[in-house]
Formats: sequence, C-alpha cells, structure tokens
Amino acid sequence: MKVLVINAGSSSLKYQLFNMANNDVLAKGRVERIGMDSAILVHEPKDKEEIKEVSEILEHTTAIRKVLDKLVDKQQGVLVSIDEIDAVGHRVVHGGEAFSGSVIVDDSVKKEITRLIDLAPLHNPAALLGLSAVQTNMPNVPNVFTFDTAFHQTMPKSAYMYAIPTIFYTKHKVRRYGAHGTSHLYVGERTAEFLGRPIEELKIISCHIGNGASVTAIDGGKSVDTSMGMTPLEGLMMGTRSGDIDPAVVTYAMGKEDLTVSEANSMLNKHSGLLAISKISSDMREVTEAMEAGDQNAQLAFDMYIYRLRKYIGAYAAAMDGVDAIVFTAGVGENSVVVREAVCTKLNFLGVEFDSERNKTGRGFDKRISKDTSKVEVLVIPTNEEWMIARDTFELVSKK
Ligand SMILES: Nc1ncnc2c1ncn2[C@@H]1O[C@H](COP(=O)(O)OP(=O)(O)O)[C@@H](O)[C@H]1O
Ligand SMILES: CC(=O)OP(=O)(O)O
Ligand SMILES: [Mg+2]
Repeated sequence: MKVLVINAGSSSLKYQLFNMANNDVLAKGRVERIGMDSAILVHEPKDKEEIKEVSEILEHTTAIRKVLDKLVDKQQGVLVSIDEIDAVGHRVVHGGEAFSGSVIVDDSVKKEITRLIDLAPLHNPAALLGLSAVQTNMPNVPNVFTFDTAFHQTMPKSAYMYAIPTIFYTKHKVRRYGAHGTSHLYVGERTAEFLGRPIEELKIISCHIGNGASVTAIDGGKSVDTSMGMTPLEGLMMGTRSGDIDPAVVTYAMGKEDLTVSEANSMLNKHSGLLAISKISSDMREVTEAMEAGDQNAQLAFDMYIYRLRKYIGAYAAAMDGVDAIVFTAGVGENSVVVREAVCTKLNFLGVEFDSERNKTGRGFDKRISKDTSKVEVLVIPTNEEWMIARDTFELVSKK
C-alpha cells in the first residue's frame, strides 16, 4: 500500500510518500515559508536528485498541487500517476475531546474539524485545505486524520482544567488540549529506544520547538501535562505567537486600542512572539543571525525565548517529581546549536551536564548532547510526525 502523508504546519507543509510493504520512503519534501515573499519547495525523491525551487506560494492548496505535480514529474517523480496512491494521511492539529485516536475521514469528521477552526485558527484551515485539494485531485482515495491533541487526552483533569467557572468547560469545552501530540509521542518512543529502557519507567520532557512550540511532560509513556492550551497559543514564546501572557493584557489592550476580537486574536497569533520582539523575523535563523551581528532587539527576543523554555523545563521536572531525559525536536530543536546550548548550560540544578562538543556534531539523526556522567540525559531526536500518521493510516485503511 502506498500512503501519502501531508503535514500542514502553520508556516510549512511537509509530505512523505511511503511504501508500507517495506516501510520505504519513496519521496519526501517540504514547502517552507508559505505566505512569506519567497516560499521554498524541496522535493527529495528516492535515488534521484533533489529539487529545490523558490517561488511565491501564498497558501496551502497551491503548495499541495505543486507537491502532487512533483510526485508524477517525468524526471524527478516517483509515480507514473497519482492513482498509485492508495490512501492519504493528514495531520490535524485540533481534534477537541471527540478524537483520542486517528479516524477515516467522512462528512461528520470534516464537520467536527471545521467546527474546531476557532480553536486552531492557523492550523485546522490548512488541514481542511489539504483535504479538499486531495479530494479534488484524487476523489476515490480514503483519507485519514491524525490529531495533535489525541496523545494529550491522557492528561489528568488537574492539568487540563482552567481555574475559571466550570460552565465554560461543561457548556463550551474550554480546557487545555495541547498540540504536537503525534510528535511528542514519537519522541517519547524513540527516546526509550535510544536509551534502551522501557518507556514505562521514564520521565521525559519533550521540547518540540519549531515555528509553533510546545513542551510536554511524558511520564511512563503518557502525556501528563503540556504547554499549549485550549489553542496552540499558550505556553512558550513562538515564531509569531505570544505564548503565556496575563489574560488581563488582552482585554486591557482591546479597550485601549479599540481592537475587535478578531484583531486581538490576530495580534496574539500572527504579530507577536519572536517577530514582535526582534522586529526582524519569526524565523529563528534570522533572529540568531541578527543577534550575532549585535542587534539588541534580536538579543532580547532570543533571551526571552530561552528563558521561557527553561522555566517550563523546571516546571515539568516538578510536575513529574523528576526527569530522566530532556529531548529537543522540530525545526529549532533539531537545528539550532545555539538555542540548545543557551537552554542547557543553565540547567545544572537538575543535574544536567551539557556536552558542547556533542551538541555541535551533525544533524538529522538521534544523538546525545549531555555528558556520559550526566544525571539527566539530553537528546536531540528528529521528529517524524509523518511516519506516525502513515502507520495509523495504513492500519485504519487495511481494516476497512
Ligand atoms: N538551522 C536552523 N537554526 C535555527 N532555527 C532553524 C533552523 N532551521 C529551521 N529553524 C527554525 O525552524 C522553524 C520551522 O520549524 P518547523 O518545525 O519545521 O515548523 P512548523 O511549525 O511550520 O512545523 C523555522 O521557523 C526556523 O525558525
Ligand atoms: C500546533 C502547532 O503549532 O503546529 P506547528 O508547530 O506545526 O505550527
Ligand atoms: Mg510542525
């Protein structure tokens, strides 16, 4: 069975085409910087040369059309026709309380995800655009949704409730849901494999830091707390999202600047975070470059980003009454040597002995960046949400 997986992030779209018969990746790639002036499409077909194209790609539907074209390209394609694709798996960020596992998409699933757009305004629309692009181009192929929120459904009520009148929960389902669950689950499983220890006995702090960013406390293989909340806005400082803020700031700012609800949402989701403080970019690469060139705003943005992440790591060590492994993943976590260094050199109180040299060596593979004597293991594990989605898609479609 050939499964295409589409992972629509807030600023990017990643894809992988798997041959499930032998777990082979036939092609993979990504479109980065969607909506910014120059989007980059990278297509890596198996045993063929990689293609890199820079063009303006304003939204996810165009990105998917380009991806399908690449898969059947005469030179760099890996399929004769898109009819060879048997199923498509999609990453959906918000599944609310309705979904604690992946599902085959039908009209009622689609309706529920559309209803949840309010709770993941940057993400659920992208997933629905992805679905509609697939349904237009491949009307007979089954689609599966895998939800970021599913892994976090094990959180205890004491972690997921907000201390506001409970009618907001009973009537409107206001609670913490978390996100990046598929990634945190993958990271947890890989960490246990890497350390050669059963996951049931491990306390892991998984730091998924990409454009969106979240930290999860994984105790015995289960998510027990996570930094994203009802929506992917809470928690860490992100590319364009504020992360934690005194909720009173929102109503105060709305009053002072006469903002509508939608303007306030847009301010917090699209115009805050690294972008707002650095005044340069939401992209950690550009912020770090400017900081290294002496830019003070970029320095402040970087310092705030690191400080907040360190606070969450401390909090989750307390939440689990200990920590065995701290793991970095996603765009920033996998690639930024300076971010990992800045975070880890100040975690001595936890028993972290950081190894600067190991931190600098290579990328794209699982590695330890703590010293062998460190009480707490520090690892980098490249995430693979696409593989997890393919696995679920294959299982559900095979059972159909
Ligand atoms: N070499 C790098 N150094 C620092 N940051 C990087 C590097 N490569 C990628 N990033 C960061 O990773 C982010 C994208 O992360 P990713 O997990 O792919 O995003 P998304 O949230 O869209 O899934 C970019 O915005 C950029 O800030
Ligand atoms: C939930 C979320 O923020 O996802 P991403 O990091 O892919 O934007
Ligand atoms: Mg992502």
